[in-house]
Amino acid sequence: MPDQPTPLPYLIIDFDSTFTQVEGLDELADIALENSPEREKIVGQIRALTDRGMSGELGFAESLKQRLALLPARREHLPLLVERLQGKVSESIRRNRSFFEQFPGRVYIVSSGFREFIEPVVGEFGIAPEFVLANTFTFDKDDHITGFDPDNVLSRDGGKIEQLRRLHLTGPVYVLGDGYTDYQMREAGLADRFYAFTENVARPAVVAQADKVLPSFDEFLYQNKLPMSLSYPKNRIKVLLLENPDPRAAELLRQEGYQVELVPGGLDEDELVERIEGVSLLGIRSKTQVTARVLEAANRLIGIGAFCIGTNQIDLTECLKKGVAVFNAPFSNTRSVVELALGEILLLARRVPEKNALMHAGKWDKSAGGAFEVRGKKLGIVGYGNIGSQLSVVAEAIGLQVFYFDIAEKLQLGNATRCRTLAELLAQADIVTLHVDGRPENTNLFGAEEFARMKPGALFLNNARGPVVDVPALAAALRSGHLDGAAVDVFPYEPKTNDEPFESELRGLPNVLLTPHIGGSTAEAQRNIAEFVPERLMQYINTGNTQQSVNFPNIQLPEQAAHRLMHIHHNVPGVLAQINQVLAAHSVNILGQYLKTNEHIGYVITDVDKQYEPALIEKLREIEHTIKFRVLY
Ligand SMILES: NC(=O)C1=CN([C@@H]2O[C@H](COP(=O)(O)OP(=O)(O)OC[C@H]3O[C@@H](n4cnc5c(N)ncnc54)[C@H](O)[C@@H]3O)[C@@H](O)[C@H]2O)C=CC1
Ligand SMILES: O=C(O)C(=O)COP(=O)(O)O
Repeated sequence: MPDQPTPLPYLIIDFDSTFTQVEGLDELADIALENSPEREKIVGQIRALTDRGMSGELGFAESLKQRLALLPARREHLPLLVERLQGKVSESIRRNRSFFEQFPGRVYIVSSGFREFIEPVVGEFGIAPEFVLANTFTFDKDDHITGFDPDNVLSRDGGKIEQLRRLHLTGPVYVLGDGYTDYQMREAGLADRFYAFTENVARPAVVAQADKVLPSFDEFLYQNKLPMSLSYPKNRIKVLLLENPDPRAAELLRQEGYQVELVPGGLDEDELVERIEGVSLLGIRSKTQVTARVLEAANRLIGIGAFCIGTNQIDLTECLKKGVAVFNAPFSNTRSVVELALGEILLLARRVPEKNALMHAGKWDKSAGGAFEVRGKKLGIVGYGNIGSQLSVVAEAIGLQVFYFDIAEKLQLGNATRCRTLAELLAQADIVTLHVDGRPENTNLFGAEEFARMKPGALFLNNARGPVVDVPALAAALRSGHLDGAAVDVFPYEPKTNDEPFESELRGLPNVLLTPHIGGSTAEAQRNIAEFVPERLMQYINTGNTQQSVNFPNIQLPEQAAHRLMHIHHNVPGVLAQINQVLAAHSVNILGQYLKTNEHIGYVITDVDKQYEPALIEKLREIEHTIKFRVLY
């Protein structure tokens, strides 16, 4: 929480595209021309004039005159405009409404827009009419807007400068705005600082002149240690997204206000160590290895999003010890893998990979040799989790008899038969497909011995994880003719980018379908993942909710009542007691408390009354065994 508020300087805030997300006159034109066939054309012309005026390209008075000349607006349109603008107040201004209410008399709206629509919008934030300095419309006897009051200083070039001068403010003055005319008040020496407000629009010519750039009003409040509605400005949260998740992921995270950086392809350990400093959220897919060394360098990391199912590439225990919550998308690409596996089974059974290669080489090899229907054949599924069990249902629908083996007790679906051992499954299956996870114990789960146990002429599929299969042993089983074909999507080593060549003993073998780890790479799956994972990460940041985290104790929290203190600590006895002692010593009223632990960490969430001394936070941070501590309000 910020320390005691410093005395607030005078704030001169622009209205159009700063206080609100839009330009008032553009919106008025849109309303006034609602039923006109010329609407798009005229609104476009007005917008272009606004832009030219704002960037300093066209004199302000000229831009205003030309815009009003194009505008067929009437008095009756103004209430509609006000209603529209009230719904378009900038997000960060809206959420900090109580700040404006707290400091009446310190905030001026100085705008070349019009009092008729500004006053009612800012009035809702406790800004009184005498603190609104803006133009006024002129009307004819039929209530058409005819122009602006030329005696108003704000209608002239340099109007804001003159207006500010006339205010005779004593003490520091800060200007916040998106336009060149806002900067000019600073240039004229009337303001101490100019903050370019870029939440809605960033004009390079204006940004270049700024003392500071504000992606949000939260950032202004944070920098100046003023009371704010968020515990931390979202624009300070840096997100690093690797391996090309669907663009929707970056879009959602940016919409939330985070700074998002994209790195196509993966990064190796050294590269990631270099890039991870200052990053709060890391997004990866199956390739990026998040090792203890990477986590050591991750000085601000709060959460990791695996934009896939598997999380074996992440050192989950080390993440816990560092208080980093990991989330994945456990079901978003399940169906895609199932469909790929089914297609592969059908194609291998008909020797399509081999026939296809021959055709491309100009050879016509029509024969039924080695081709069979899958109806009535035995499919052995190793790993009956989300993918294995869904494949079971779909495979039965086309007449396969399903057998499965899983080390965990699993609900048997449809007519599937459970095998007690892997050997039992291997002895009878015509097709064996792997859907186990990539835990270290599964490395080389399939080697020479397992292939030898498979029926002669059987087919083999690996769409799970590369290291689960001893590839030279598989290649040998295929070369010897013991296996009739294989489909492999995952490899112990996978190229880092599409530019790196692919090496494998499996290359060139007949009836072997090789795919570049695309089991989950469909438009549907990638889009689902790109919505699911950011949602989990944002919920964790905004509420502390760890539901569906793969490493943190799962806590589904009720809606936050007041301030929420989130304490992550090593799981040793007595930490909760210490937290409560500190709270009691500061006479803090606890509204709710939630604790969950696992082998390594304890996660305590305490909702407290808003009344507490800032020193309390320091005391909570200092508790021994604390890993991370955050406050939400
Ligand atoms: N090729 C691709 O693009 C994709 C690959 N995958 C991989 O598929 C794997 C499976 O995914 P889900 O079904 O969603 O995971 P899941 O966690 O729901 O299922 C894995 C199942 O394997 C079982 N298992 C683990 N080790 C075993 C062993 N040695 N023997 C028998 N059973 C064992 C587990 O008990 C669990 O039931 C993922 O871990 C991931 O590595 C997932 C999505 C896409
Ligand atoms: O979801 C998984 O576990 C996968 O293997 C898919 O990985 P990818 O997102 O394609 O790198």
